[in-house]
Amino acid sequence: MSFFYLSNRIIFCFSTMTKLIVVTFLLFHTSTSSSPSSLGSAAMLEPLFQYIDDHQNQFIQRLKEWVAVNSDSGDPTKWGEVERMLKMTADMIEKMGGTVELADVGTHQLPSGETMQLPPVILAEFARDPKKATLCIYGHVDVQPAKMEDGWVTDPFILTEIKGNMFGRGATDNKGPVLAWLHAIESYQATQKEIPVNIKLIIEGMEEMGSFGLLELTRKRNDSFFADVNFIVISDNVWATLNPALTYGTRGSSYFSVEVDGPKLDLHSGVYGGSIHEPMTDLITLLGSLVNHKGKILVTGVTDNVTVLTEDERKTYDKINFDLEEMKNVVGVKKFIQDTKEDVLMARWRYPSLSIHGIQGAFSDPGTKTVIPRKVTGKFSIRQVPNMDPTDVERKVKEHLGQVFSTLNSPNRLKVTATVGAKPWMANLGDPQYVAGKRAVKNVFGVEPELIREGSTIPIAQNFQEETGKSVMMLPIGGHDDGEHSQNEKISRNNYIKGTKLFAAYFYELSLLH
Ligand SMILES: C[C@H](N)C(=O)N[C@@H](Cc1c[nH]cn1)C(=O)O
Ligand SMILES: [Zn+2]
Ligand SMILES: [Zn+2]
Repeated sequence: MSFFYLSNRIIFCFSTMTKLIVVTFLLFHTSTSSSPSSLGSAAMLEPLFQYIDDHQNQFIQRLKEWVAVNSDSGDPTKWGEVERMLKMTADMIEKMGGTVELADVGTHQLPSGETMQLPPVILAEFARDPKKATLCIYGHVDVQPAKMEDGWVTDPFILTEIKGNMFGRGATDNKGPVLAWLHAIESYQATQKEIPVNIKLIIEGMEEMGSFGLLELTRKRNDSFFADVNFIVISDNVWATLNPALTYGTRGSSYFSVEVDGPKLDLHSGVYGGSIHEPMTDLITLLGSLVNHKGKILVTGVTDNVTVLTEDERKTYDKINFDLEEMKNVVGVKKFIQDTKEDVLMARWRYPSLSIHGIQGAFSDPGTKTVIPRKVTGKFSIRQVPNMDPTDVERKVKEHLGQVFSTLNSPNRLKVTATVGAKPWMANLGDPQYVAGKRAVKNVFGVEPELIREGSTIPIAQNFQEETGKSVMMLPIGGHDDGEHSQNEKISRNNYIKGTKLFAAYFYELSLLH
Protein backbone atom coordinates (compact mmCIF):
# COMPACT_ATOMS: atom_id res chain seq x y z
CA MET A 1 0.00 0.00 0.00
CA SER A 2 2.67 2.45 1.04
CA PHE A 3 4.72 1.74 -2.09
CA PHE A 4 1.82 2.52 -4.34
CA TYR A 5 0.79 5.56 -2.36
CA LEU A 6 4.36 6.81 -2.57
CA SER A 7 4.70 6.07 -6.25
CA ASN A 8 1.54 8.03 -6.92
CA ARG A 9 2.64 10.97 -4.85
CA ILE A 10 5.97 10.97 -6.69
CA ILE A 11 4.21 10.93 -10.05
CA PHE A 12 1.86 13.68 -8.96
CA CYS A 13 4.65 16.03 -7.79
CA PHE A 14 7.25 15.64 -10.52
CA SER A 15 7.49 17.65 -13.70
CA THR A 16 5.88 16.20 -16.82
CA MET A 17 9.21 14.90 -18.08
CA THR A 18 10.05 13.21 -14.83
CA LYS A 19 6.51 11.90 -14.69
CA LEU A 20 7.01 10.16 -18.00
CA ILE A 21 10.29 8.60 -16.91
CA VAL A 22 8.78 7.30 -13.68
CA VAL A 23 5.71 5.98 -15.43
CA THR A 24 7.83 4.30 -18.09
CA PHE A 25 9.84 2.68 -15.32
CA LEU A 26 6.67 1.51 -13.60
CA LEU A 27 5.27 0.19 -16.84
CA PHE A 28 8.22 -1.97 -17.72
CA HIS A 29 9.73 -2.74 -14.33
CA THR A 30 6.95 -3.27 -11.86
CA SER A 31 4.76 -6.29 -11.90
CA THR A 32 1.16 -5.33 -11.39
CA SER A 33 0.85 -8.41 -9.21
CA SER A 34 2.69 -6.54 -6.49
CA SER A 35 0.77 -3.35 -7.16
CA PRO A 36 -0.47 -2.09 -3.81
CA SER A 37 -3.36 -0.46 -5.69
CA SER A 38 -4.95 -3.86 -5.88
CA LEU A 39 -5.40 -3.84 -2.12
CA GLY A 40 -7.33 -0.54 -2.05
CA SER A 41 -9.08 -1.27 -5.29
CA ALA A 42 -10.54 -4.57 -4.08
CA ALA A 43 -12.68 -2.81 -1.47
CA MET A 44 -13.54 0.01 -3.83
CA LEU A 45 -14.41 -2.12 -6.85
CA GLU A 46 -16.07 -5.15 -5.27
CA PRO A 47 -19.56 -3.58 -5.06
CA LEU A 48 -19.25 -2.44 -8.66
CA PHE A 49 -18.24 -5.89 -9.81
CA GLN A 50 -21.12 -7.37 -7.86
CA TYR A 51 -23.52 -4.95 -9.53
CA ILE A 52 -22.15 -5.85 -12.95
CA ASP A 53 -22.53 -9.59 -12.26
CA ASP A 54 -26.06 -9.10 -10.93
CA HIS A 55 -27.12 -7.08 -13.98
CA GLN A 56 -25.46 -9.08 -16.73
CA ASN A 57 -28.71 -10.28 -18.25
CA GLN A 58 -29.96 -6.71 -18.43
CA PHE A 59 -26.70 -5.66 -20.11
CA ILE A 60 -27.12 -8.46 -22.63
CA GLN A 61 -30.71 -7.40 -23.28
CA ARG A 62 -29.46 -3.90 -24.16
CA LEU A 63 -26.90 -5.37 -26.53
CA LYS A 64 -29.71 -7.36 -28.12
CA GLU A 65 -31.66 -4.13 -28.72
CA TRP A 66 -28.60 -2.45 -30.25
CA VAL A 67 -27.64 -5.41 -32.46
CA ALA A 68 -31.22 -5.40 -33.82
CA VAL A 69 -30.50 -2.09 -35.57
CA ASN A 70 -28.88 -2.65 -38.97
CA SER A 71 -26.67 0.44 -38.79
CA ASP A 72 -24.54 -0.46 -41.81
CA SER A 73 -22.71 2.77 -42.64
CA GLY A 74 -21.39 1.33 -45.92
CA ASP A 75 -24.88 1.52 -47.40
CA PRO A 76 -26.18 5.11 -47.60
CA THR A 77 -29.78 3.80 -47.67
CA LYS A 78 -29.12 2.62 -44.10
CA TRP A 79 -27.85 5.97 -42.80
CA GLY A 80 -31.31 6.52 -41.31
CA GLU A 81 -30.72 3.39 -39.22
CA VAL A 82 -27.26 4.67 -38.30
CA GLU A 83 -28.91 7.87 -37.08
CA ARG A 84 -31.56 5.91 -35.14
CA MET A 85 -28.75 3.93 -33.50
CA LEU A 86 -26.98 7.17 -32.55
CA LYS A 87 -30.22 8.56 -31.09
CA MET A 88 -30.73 5.38 -29.04
CA THR A 89 -27.18 5.81 -27.72
CA ALA A 90 -27.73 9.50 -27.01
CA ASP A 91 -31.00 8.73 -25.17
CA MET A 92 -29.27 6.19 -22.97
CA ILE A 93 -26.48 8.65 -22.10
CA GLU A 94 -29.04 11.36 -21.30
CA LYS A 95 -31.05 8.99 -19.10
CA MET A 96 -27.81 8.30 -17.22
CA GLY A 97 -27.43 12.02 -16.53
CA GLY A 98 -24.96 12.87 -19.28
CA THR A 99 -25.30 15.90 -21.52
CA VAL A 100 -25.32 15.15 -25.23
CA GLU A 101 -24.67 17.17 -28.33
CA LEU A 102 -25.43 15.62 -31.70
CA ALA A 103 -22.72 17.42 -33.62
CA ASP A 104 -23.28 18.15 -37.28
CA VAL A 105 -20.41 16.88 -39.44
CA GLY A 106 -21.73 18.12 -42.75
CA THR A 107 -22.38 16.29 -45.99
CA HIS A 108 -20.75 13.62 -48.09
CA GLN A 109 -20.75 13.17 -51.83
CA LEU A 110 -21.60 9.63 -52.94
CA PRO A 111 -19.89 8.05 -55.99
CA SER A 112 -23.16 8.72 -57.90
CA GLY A 113 -22.59 12.44 -57.35
CA GLU A 114 -25.49 12.72 -54.89
CA THR A 115 -24.74 14.73 -51.75
CA MET A 116 -26.04 13.33 -48.47
CA GLN A 117 -26.19 14.66 -44.93
CA LEU A 118 -23.84 12.62 -42.72
CA PRO A 119 -25.15 11.11 -39.48
CA PRO A 120 -24.14 13.31 -36.53
CA VAL A 121 -21.43 12.52 -34.00
CA ILE A 122 -22.29 12.21 -30.30
CA LEU A 123 -20.23 14.49 -28.07
CA ALA A 124 -21.28 13.76 -24.49
CA GLU A 125 -20.07 14.38 -21.00
CA PHE A 126 -20.88 13.54 -17.43
CA ALA A 127 -20.58 16.02 -14.55
CA ARG A 128 -17.16 17.66 -14.48
CA ASP A 129 -14.95 18.13 -11.43
CA PRO A 130 -11.83 20.23 -12.15
CA LYS A 131 -9.84 18.25 -9.59
CA LYS A 132 -10.24 15.01 -11.53
CA ALA A 133 -8.55 13.79 -14.68
CA THR A 134 -10.75 13.74 -17.77
CA LEU A 135 -11.02 10.60 -19.82
CA CYS A 136 -12.53 10.73 -23.30
CA ILE A 137 -13.95 7.43 -24.55
CA TYR A 138 -14.30 6.90 -28.30
CA GLY A 139 -16.47 4.24 -29.92
CA HIS A 140 -18.74 3.63 -32.90
CA VAL A 141 -22.22 2.18 -33.36
CA ASP A 142 -22.20 1.58 -37.10
CA VAL A 143 -21.51 -1.91 -38.40
CA GLN A 144 -20.27 -3.80 -41.43
CA PRO A 145 -22.92 -5.34 -43.70
CA ALA A 146 -24.31 -8.77 -42.83
CA LYS A 147 -26.73 -11.08 -44.62
CA MET A 148 -28.00 -14.50 -43.59
CA GLU A 149 -27.06 -15.83 -47.04
CA ASP A 150 -23.41 -14.90 -46.45
CA GLY A 151 -23.33 -17.96 -44.22
CA TRP A 152 -24.46 -16.79 -40.80
CA VAL A 153 -25.65 -19.61 -38.57
CA THR A 154 -28.05 -17.26 -36.76
CA ASP A 155 -29.79 -14.05 -37.87
CA PRO A 156 -27.04 -11.39 -37.74
CA PHE A 157 -29.47 -8.84 -36.28
CA ILE A 158 -30.85 -11.07 -33.52
CA LEU A 159 -28.28 -11.44 -30.78
CA THR A 160 -28.21 -15.16 -30.06
CA GLU A 161 -26.32 -16.77 -27.20
CA ILE A 162 -24.87 -20.21 -27.84
CA LYS A 163 -22.58 -21.85 -25.31
CA GLY A 164 -21.46 -18.56 -23.76
CA ASN A 165 -20.94 -16.73 -27.08
CA MET A 166 -23.32 -14.01 -28.21
CA PHE A 167 -23.55 -13.90 -31.99
CA GLY A 168 -24.69 -10.84 -33.91
CA ARG A 169 -23.35 -8.10 -36.19
CA GLY A 170 -21.73 -5.42 -34.05
CA ALA A 171 -21.60 -7.63 -30.94
CA THR A 172 -17.86 -7.05 -30.66
CA ASP A 173 -17.34 -4.34 -33.33
CA ASN A 174 -18.24 -2.07 -31.63
CA LYS A 175 -21.66 -2.04 -29.96
CA GLY A 176 -20.70 -4.46 -27.17
CA PRO A 177 -17.65 -2.45 -26.04
CA VAL A 178 -19.54 0.89 -26.27
CA LEU A 179 -22.27 -0.54 -24.05
CA ALA A 180 -19.65 -1.97 -21.69
CA TRP A 181 -18.29 1.57 -21.15
CA LEU A 182 -21.80 2.88 -20.42
CA HIS A 183 -22.51 -0.02 -18.06
CA ALA A 184 -19.23 0.62 -16.25
CA ILE A 185 -20.41 4.19 -15.64
CA GLU A 186 -23.81 2.84 -14.57
CA SER A 187 -22.12 0.52 -12.05
CA TYR A 188 -20.64 3.55 -10.24
CA GLN A 189 -23.90 5.46 -10.33
CA ALA A 190 -26.05 2.56 -9.15
CA THR A 191 -23.77 1.73 -6.24
CA GLN A 192 -23.56 5.41 -5.25
CA LYS A 193 -19.82 5.58 -5.87
CA GLU A 194 -18.36 8.75 -7.26
CA ILE A 195 -16.88 8.17 -10.73
CA PRO A 196 -13.20 8.91 -10.04
CA VAL A 197 -12.53 10.56 -13.43
CA ASN A 198 -14.49 13.00 -15.53
CA ILE A 199 -15.97 11.19 -18.49
CA LYS A 200 -16.46 12.46 -22.02
CA LEU A 201 -17.70 10.34 -24.92
CA ILE A 202 -17.33 10.55 -28.68
CA ILE A 203 -19.56 8.05 -30.41
CA GLU A 204 -19.81 8.05 -34.18
CA GLY A 205 -21.70 6.18 -36.87
CA MET A 206 -19.27 6.34 -39.80
CA GLU A 207 -16.20 4.48 -38.54
CA GLU A 208 -16.50 1.59 -40.95
CA MET A 209 -16.48 4.10 -43.82
CA GLY A 210 -13.38 5.87 -42.53
CA SER A 211 -14.94 8.27 -39.99
CA PHE A 212 -16.19 10.87 -42.47
CA GLY A 213 -16.29 14.33 -40.90
CA LEU A 214 -14.70 13.37 -37.60
CA LEU A 215 -11.23 14.80 -38.30
CA GLU A 216 -12.76 18.20 -39.13
CA LEU A 217 -14.91 18.04 -35.98
CA THR A 218 -11.84 17.18 -33.89
CA ARG A 219 -10.04 20.22 -35.28
CA LYS A 220 -13.03 22.47 -34.65
CA ARG A 221 -13.47 21.29 -31.07
CA ASN A 222 -9.81 21.12 -30.14
CA ASP A 223 -10.05 24.23 -27.95
CA SER A 224 -13.45 23.38 -26.48
CA PHE A 225 -14.50 19.73 -26.14
CA PHE A 226 -10.94 18.41 -26.11
CA ALA A 227 -9.38 21.23 -24.09
CA ASP A 228 -9.67 19.59 -20.67
CA VAL A 229 -9.27 15.99 -21.87
CA ASN A 230 -6.23 14.25 -20.40
CA PHE A 231 -6.62 10.80 -21.90
CA ILE A 232 -8.39 9.25 -24.87
CA VAL A 233 -9.22 5.56 -24.71
CA ILE A 234 -10.57 3.32 -27.47
CA SER A 235 -11.92 -0.21 -27.18
CA ASP A 236 -12.56 -1.15 -30.80
CA ASN A 237 -10.28 -4.10 -31.47
CA VAL A 238 -9.68 -7.56 -30.08
CA TRP A 239 -7.03 -9.50 -28.18
CA ALA A 240 -4.45 -11.36 -30.25
CA THR A 241 -4.52 -14.54 -28.19
CA LEU A 242 -6.46 -15.96 -25.26
CA ASN A 243 -4.73 -13.36 -23.05
CA PRO A 244 -6.10 -9.90 -22.35
CA ALA A 245 -4.11 -7.21 -24.11
CA LEU A 246 -3.29 -3.54 -24.37
CA THR A 247 -2.81 -2.33 -27.94
CA TYR A 248 -0.09 0.19 -28.84
CA GLY A 249 -0.34 0.34 -32.63
CA THR A 250 -2.83 -0.01 -35.46
CA ARG A 251 -2.32 -0.06 -39.22
CA GLY A 252 -3.73 2.67 -41.40
CA SER A 253 -5.91 2.07 -44.44
CA SER A 254 -6.49 3.45 -47.90
CA TYR A 255 -9.53 2.15 -49.74
CA PHE A 256 -9.71 2.29 -53.53
CA SER A 257 -12.42 1.89 -56.18
CA VAL A 258 -11.23 1.11 -59.73
CA GLU A 259 -13.98 1.62 -62.26
CA VAL A 260 -13.68 0.32 -65.81
CA ASP A 261 -16.52 1.65 -67.93
CA GLY A 262 -17.00 0.14 -71.41
CA PRO A 263 -19.89 -0.45 -73.81
CA LYS A 264 -23.21 1.28 -73.21
CA LEU A 265 -24.98 -2.02 -72.41
CA ASP A 266 -24.23 -5.43 -70.98
CA LEU A 267 -23.54 -7.65 -74.02
CA HIS A 268 -24.09 -11.25 -75.09
CA SER A 269 -20.69 -12.95 -74.80
CA GLY A 270 -21.51 -15.30 -77.69
CA VAL A 271 -22.34 -12.43 -80.02
CA TYR A 272 -19.64 -9.93 -79.01
CA GLY A 273 -17.05 -12.04 -77.17
CA GLY A 274 -13.66 -11.80 -78.88
CA SER A 275 -14.32 -8.41 -80.44
CA ILE A 276 -14.76 -6.27 -77.35
CA HIS A 277 -12.23 -4.93 -74.84
CA GLU A 278 -14.17 -6.39 -71.92
CA PRO A 279 -14.22 -4.13 -68.84
CA MET A 280 -13.99 -7.18 -66.58
CA THR A 281 -10.87 -8.46 -68.36
CA ASP A 282 -9.26 -5.03 -68.07
CA LEU A 283 -10.19 -4.90 -64.41
CA ILE A 284 -8.84 -8.37 -63.64
CA THR A 285 -5.53 -7.38 -65.27
CA LEU A 286 -5.44 -4.23 -63.15
CA LEU A 287 -6.31 -6.03 -59.90
CA GLY A 288 -3.86 -8.83 -60.74
CA SER A 289 -1.05 -6.30 -61.01
CA LEU A 290 -1.39 -5.13 -57.42
CA VAL A 291 -0.23 -8.00 -55.23
CA ASN A 292 1.28 -11.45 -55.70
CA HIS A 293 0.34 -14.80 -54.15
CA LYS A 294 2.92 -14.26 -51.37
CA GLY A 295 1.17 -11.07 -50.30
CA LYS A 296 3.93 -8.86 -51.78
CA ILE A 297 2.57 -5.49 -52.85
CA LEU A 298 3.62 -4.86 -56.46
CA VAL A 299 2.75 -1.16 -56.68
CA THR A 300 6.05 0.62 -57.29
CA GLY A 301 7.38 2.55 -54.30
CA VAL A 302 4.46 1.90 -51.94
CA THR A 303 6.48 -0.07 -49.40
CA ASP A 304 9.71 1.96 -49.73
CA ASN A 305 9.33 3.77 -46.41
CA VAL A 306 8.48 0.81 -44.19
CA THR A 307 10.86 0.80 -41.23
CA VAL A 308 13.52 -1.87 -41.13
CA LEU A 309 12.99 -4.49 -38.42
CA THR A 310 15.50 -4.34 -35.58
CA GLU A 311 16.55 -7.32 -33.47
CA ASP A 312 14.97 -5.69 -30.38
CA GLU A 313 11.67 -5.26 -32.15
CA ARG A 314 11.75 -8.85 -33.39
CA LYS A 315 12.19 -10.03 -29.81
CA THR A 316 8.93 -8.37 -28.76
CA TYR A 317 7.16 -10.89 -31.00
CA ASP A 318 8.85 -13.89 -29.34
CA LYS A 319 7.14 -13.02 -26.06
CA ILE A 320 3.62 -13.10 -27.47
CA ASN A 321 1.85 -16.24 -26.47
CA PHE A 322 0.27 -16.87 -29.86
CA ASP A 323 -0.72 -20.35 -30.97
CA LEU A 324 -0.41 -20.65 -34.73
CA GLU A 325 -2.38 -23.92 -34.84
CA GLU A 326 -5.27 -22.41 -32.86
CA MET A 327 -5.33 -19.43 -35.24
CA LYS A 328 -5.44 -21.77 -38.26
CA ASN A 329 -8.46 -23.46 -36.68
CA VAL A 330 -10.19 -20.16 -35.94
CA VAL A 331 -10.02 -19.05 -39.59
CA GLY A 332 -10.17 -22.51 -41.16
CA VAL A 333 -6.92 -22.60 -43.15
CA LYS A 334 -4.19 -25.24 -43.40
CA LYS A 335 -1.34 -22.75 -43.57
CA PHE A 336 -0.48 -19.09 -43.54
CA ILE A 337 1.88 -17.41 -46.02
CA GLN A 338 4.49 -17.24 -43.25
CA ASP A 339 5.67 -20.27 -41.27
CA THR A 340 6.43 -18.90 -37.82
CA LYS A 341 4.29 -17.21 -35.21
CA GLU A 342 6.56 -14.15 -35.27
CA ASP A 343 6.38 -13.76 -39.05
CA VAL A 344 2.60 -14.21 -39.12
CA LEU A 345 2.13 -11.56 -36.43
CA MET A 346 4.52 -9.16 -38.13
CA ALA A 347 2.71 -9.64 -41.44
CA ARG A 348 -0.52 -8.71 -39.69
CA TRP A 349 0.76 -5.83 -37.57
CA ARG A 350 4.02 -4.24 -38.73
CA TYR A 351 4.07 -4.74 -42.51
CA PRO A 352 1.61 -3.36 -45.05
CA SER A 353 -0.82 -5.59 -46.90
CA LEU A 354 -3.12 -5.26 -49.90
CA SER A 355 -6.49 -7.03 -50.02
CA ILE A 356 -8.94 -7.25 -52.91
CA HIS A 357 -12.49 -7.05 -51.60
CA GLY A 358 -14.89 -7.36 -54.48
CA ILE A 359 -16.17 -6.33 -57.86
CA GLN A 360 -19.33 -4.26 -58.16
CA GLY A 361 -21.33 -4.74 -61.33
CA ALA A 362 -20.07 -8.27 -61.93
CA PHE A 363 -22.42 -11.20 -62.31
CA SER A 364 -22.35 -12.90 -58.93
CA ASP A 365 -25.66 -14.73 -58.60
CA PRO A 366 -26.08 -18.50 -58.97
CA GLY A 367 -26.68 -19.65 -62.55
CA THR A 368 -24.90 -19.33 -65.89
CA LYS A 369 -25.69 -15.88 -67.21
CA THR A 370 -23.41 -15.42 -70.25
CA VAL A 371 -23.02 -11.69 -70.04
CA ILE A 372 -20.21 -9.22 -70.66
CA PRO A 373 -20.82 -6.66 -67.90
CA ARG A 374 -20.65 -3.14 -69.31
CA LYS A 375 -19.11 -1.49 -66.25
CA VAL A 376 -17.31 -3.01 -63.29
CA THR A 377 -15.75 -1.51 -60.20
CA GLY A 378 -13.04 -3.32 -58.27
CA LYS A 379 -12.54 -2.56 -54.57
CA PHE A 380 -9.27 -3.02 -52.75
CA SER A 381 -7.49 -1.56 -49.77
CA ILE A 382 -3.94 -1.18 -48.52
CA ARG A 383 -3.20 -1.47 -44.80
CA GLN A 384 -0.42 0.91 -43.95
CA VAL A 385 2.25 0.99 -41.29
CA PRO A 386 4.29 3.80 -39.71
CA ASN A 387 6.27 5.93 -42.17
CA MET A 388 3.70 5.28 -44.89
CA ASP A 389 1.47 8.19 -45.79
CA PRO A 390 -2.01 7.69 -47.30
CA THR A 391 -1.57 10.66 -49.66
CA ASP A 392 1.67 9.25 -51.02
CA VAL A 393 0.13 5.76 -51.29
CA GLU A 394 -2.83 7.16 -53.21
CA ARG A 395 -0.57 8.93 -55.71
CA LYS A 396 1.53 5.82 -56.30
CA VAL A 397 -1.50 3.54 -56.70
CA LYS A 398 -3.08 5.88 -59.24
CA GLU A 399 0.18 6.14 -61.19
CA HIS A 400 0.58 2.36 -61.16
CA LEU A 401 -2.96 1.59 -62.34
CA GLY A 402 -2.79 4.30 -65.01
CA GLN A 403 0.45 2.84 -66.30
CA VAL A 404 -0.84 -0.77 -66.39
CA PHE A 405 -4.06 0.35 -68.08
CA SER A 406 -2.14 2.21 -70.77
CA THR A 407 -0.46 -1.07 -71.79
CA LEU A 408 -3.91 -2.58 -72.55
CA ASN A 409 -4.71 -0.12 -75.36
CA SER A 410 -8.29 -0.32 -74.22
CA PRO A 411 -10.98 2.18 -75.31
CA ASN A 412 -12.68 1.70 -71.92
CA ARG A 413 -12.62 4.47 -69.34
CA LEU A 414 -10.65 4.03 -66.13
CA LYS A 415 -11.49 5.92 -62.95
CA VAL A 416 -9.58 5.32 -59.71
CA THR A 417 -10.97 6.84 -56.51
CA ALA A 418 -9.56 6.71 -52.99
CA THR A 419 -12.43 6.75 -50.50
CA VAL A 420 -10.54 6.31 -47.22
CA GLY A 421 -7.11 7.57 -46.26
CA ALA A 422 -6.53 6.64 -42.61
CA LYS A 423 -3.11 6.92 -41.01
CA PRO A 424 -1.46 4.21 -38.94
CA TRP A 425 -1.28 4.89 -35.19
CA MET A 426 1.44 4.17 -32.64
CA ALA A 427 1.10 4.96 -28.95
CA ASN A 428 3.64 6.31 -26.56
CA LEU A 429 4.10 3.27 -24.35
CA GLY A 430 5.44 5.50 -21.61
CA ASP A 431 2.00 6.97 -21.26
CA PRO A 432 0.41 6.70 -17.78
CA GLN A 433 -2.66 5.15 -19.39
CA TYR A 434 -0.67 1.98 -19.97
CA VAL A 435 0.17 1.73 -16.27
CA ALA A 436 -3.50 2.12 -15.36
CA GLY A 437 -4.53 -0.31 -18.10
CA LYS A 438 -2.06 -2.94 -16.90
CA ARG A 439 -3.29 -2.65 -13.34
CA ALA A 440 -6.94 -2.81 -14.31
CA VAL A 441 -6.34 -5.95 -16.44
CA LYS A 442 -4.43 -7.61 -13.61
CA ASN A 443 -7.18 -6.72 -11.19
CA VAL A 444 -10.00 -8.16 -13.29
CA PHE A 445 -8.37 -11.01 -15.20
CA GLY A 446 -5.61 -11.91 -12.74
CA VAL A 447 -2.90 -11.85 -15.45
CA GLU A 448 -0.55 -9.33 -17.00
CA PRO A 449 -1.85 -8.01 -20.33
CA GLU A 450 0.04 -8.71 -23.50
CA LEU A 451 1.31 -5.61 -25.28
CA ILE A 452 0.17 -6.03 -28.87
CA ARG A 453 -0.28 -4.23 -32.14
CA GLU A 454 -3.34 -4.52 -34.33
CA GLY A 455 -3.61 -5.08 -38.07
CA SER A 456 -6.91 -3.32 -38.56
CA THR A 457 -7.55 0.41 -38.54
CA ILE A 458 -9.24 2.84 -36.24
CA PRO A 459 -9.20 5.75 -38.65
CA ILE A 460 -9.47 8.52 -36.06
CA ALA A 461 -6.83 7.21 -33.61
CA GLN A 462 -3.79 8.92 -35.12
CA ASN A 463 -5.84 12.05 -35.88
CA PHE A 464 -6.86 12.30 -32.22
CA GLN A 465 -3.24 11.96 -31.16
CA GLU A 466 -1.88 14.44 -33.70
CA GLU A 467 -4.61 17.04 -33.55
CA THR A 468 -5.26 17.13 -29.81
CA GLY A 469 -1.79 16.16 -28.56
CA LYS A 470 -3.52 13.94 -25.97
CA SER A 471 -2.49 10.42 -25.17
CA VAL A 472 -4.42 7.63 -26.87
CA MET A 473 -4.61 4.05 -25.64
CA MET A 474 -6.50 1.02 -26.90
CA LEU A 475 -8.04 -1.25 -24.31
CA PRO A 476 -9.69 -4.13 -26.16
CA ILE A 477 -12.19 -6.50 -24.57
CA GLY A 478 -13.05 -8.64 -27.60
CA GLY A 479 -11.68 -12.17 -27.92
CA HIS A 480 -9.15 -13.20 -30.60
CA ASP A 481 -11.83 -15.36 -32.26
CA ASP A 482 -14.67 -12.81 -32.27
CA GLY A 483 -14.69 -12.58 -36.07
CA GLU A 484 -15.01 -8.83 -36.60
CA HIS A 485 -16.45 -8.21 -40.09
CA SER A 486 -16.89 -11.99 -40.60
CA GLN A 487 -19.93 -14.24 -40.63
CA ASN A 488 -20.94 -15.18 -37.08
CA GLU A 489 -19.32 -12.20 -35.36
CA LYS A 490 -19.68 -12.63 -31.61
CA ILE A 491 -18.56 -11.51 -28.20
CA SER A 492 -18.47 -13.96 -25.33
CA ARG A 493 -20.61 -13.31 -22.26
CA ASN A 494 -17.42 -13.59 -20.24
CA ASN A 495 -15.56 -10.94 -22.21
CA TYR A 496 -18.55 -8.62 -22.27
CA ILE A 497 -19.13 -8.79 -18.54
CA LYS A 498 -15.48 -8.92 -17.47
CA GLY A 499 -14.80 -6.18 -20.00
CA THR A 500 -17.37 -4.02 -18.21
CA LYS A 501 -15.54 -4.68 -14.94
CA LEU A 502 -12.25 -3.88 -16.65
CA PHE A 503 -13.57 -0.47 -17.68
CA ALA A 504 -14.88 0.22 -14.17
CA ALA A 505 -11.49 -0.76 -12.74
CA TYR A 506 -9.73 1.33 -15.38
CA PHE A 507 -11.51 4.53 -14.28
CA TYR A 508 -10.29 3.86 -10.77
CA GLU A 509 -6.69 3.01 -11.69
CA LEU A 510 -6.46 6.03 -13.97
CA SER A 511 -7.65 8.32 -11.19
CA LEU A 512 -4.86 7.03 -8.95
CA LEU A 513 -2.23 8.11 -11.45
CA HIS A 514 -3.51 11.64 -11.86
C1 LIG B 1 -10.73 -1.92 -35.94
C2 LIG B 1 -12.13 -1.44 -36.23
N1 LIG B 1 -13.04 -2.20 -35.44
C3 LIG B 1 -12.45 -1.59 -37.69
O1 LIG B 1 -13.02 -2.59 -38.07
N2 LIG B 1 -12.08 -0.60 -38.52
C4 LIG B 1 -12.25 -0.62 -39.94
C5 LIG B 1 -12.04 0.81 -40.41
C6 LIG B 1 -11.86 0.99 -41.86
C7 LIG B 1 -10.68 0.94 -42.53
N3 LIG B 1 -10.96 1.20 -43.82
C8 LIG B 1 -12.26 1.40 -43.90
N4 LIG B 1 -12.78 1.27 -42.71
C9 LIG B 1 -11.24 -1.55 -40.57
O2 LIG B 1 -10.13 -1.71 -40.05
O3 LIG B 1 -11.57 -2.14 -41.63
ZN1 LIG C 1 -15.12 -2.78 -38.02
ZN1 LIG D 1 -14.81 -1.07 -35.04
